[in-house]
Amino acid sequence: MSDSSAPSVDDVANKVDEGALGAFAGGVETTEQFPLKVDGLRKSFGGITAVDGASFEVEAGTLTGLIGPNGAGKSTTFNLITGMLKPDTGTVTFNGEDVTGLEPHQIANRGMVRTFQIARELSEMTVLENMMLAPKAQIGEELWRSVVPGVRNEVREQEEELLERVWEVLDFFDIDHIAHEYAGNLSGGQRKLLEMARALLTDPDMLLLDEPFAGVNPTLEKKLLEHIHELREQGYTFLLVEHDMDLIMNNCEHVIVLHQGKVLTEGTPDDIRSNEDVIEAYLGGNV
Ligand SMILES: Nc1ncnc2c1ncn2[C@@H]1O[C@H](COP(=O)(O)OP(=O)(O)OP(=O)(O)O)[C@@H](O)[C@H]1O
Repeated sequence: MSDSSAPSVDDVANKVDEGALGAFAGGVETTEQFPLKVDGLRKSFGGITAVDGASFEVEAGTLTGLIGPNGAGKSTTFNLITGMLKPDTGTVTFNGEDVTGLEPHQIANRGMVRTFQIARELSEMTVLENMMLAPKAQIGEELWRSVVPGVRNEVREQEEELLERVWEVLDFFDIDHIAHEYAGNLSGGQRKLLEMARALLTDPDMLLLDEPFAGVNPTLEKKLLEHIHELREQGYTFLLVEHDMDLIMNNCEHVIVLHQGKVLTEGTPDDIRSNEDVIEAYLGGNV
């Protein structure tokens, strides 16, 4: 007897196609001027309020920086936006849809992904293997488990397409020559490129980068920045947390400053540089 709730061959093929295998560099489909809207986000851990009513919007096709002194709530905000943590109150809207409280893979499946450090177990796999696993990790296992024997051929076809796309992305990031290297043997900078390549493979509209330049040598940093700018020009939207202030000021067109879990101010790098409240927040926050 057939189960009417089971996904059909077409459902599976379409889902795989939408979620994991969209055309690389085929343009970004965002129609919203501000694809990410964060409204009144609040999160406490015991007696500590890490995020205290933060509200901001990120404009499509921009490289927006999220800065703030140590403990300002940047990482917690990232975790709330990407579903790693659930907010106590407040909402996260992505491309016009309320995504508050969704699981990370559900959010990734809607086009907003963050980079992840390569986990220890993945260090024992090659760059190529890491890439082949990326969509599965980002969009969720259930999609792949839902594949029934009747659609095996289509899955094989999809995997071939995925492999083709993997090589395209590896080539874009200039890491195709190390495809068969173990991820654990890569330099800090090469790992960062791989992390971004993995995120890009899911064909997102928006990427959230947490300290993408930490431990990266100046040559690779320059390369990584060039890739980010190139993708931004293609229409991708970036939200970036980075401690290196010069890097933020020289590369982001918009900067949001968090302080004590709230948005202290936002504006162009020039606005932020000359803002007295920002200077005071940083001096008081021992950065
Ligand atoms: N899981 C947790 N349990 C308890 N307190 C936490 C937790 N996560 C964050 N905090 C606290 O919340 C506050 C904000 O932390 P968060 O890491 O979000 O700030 P940050 O701006 O990313 O800081 P940094 O620049 O130092 O990385 C800090 O006081 C931190 O100690």
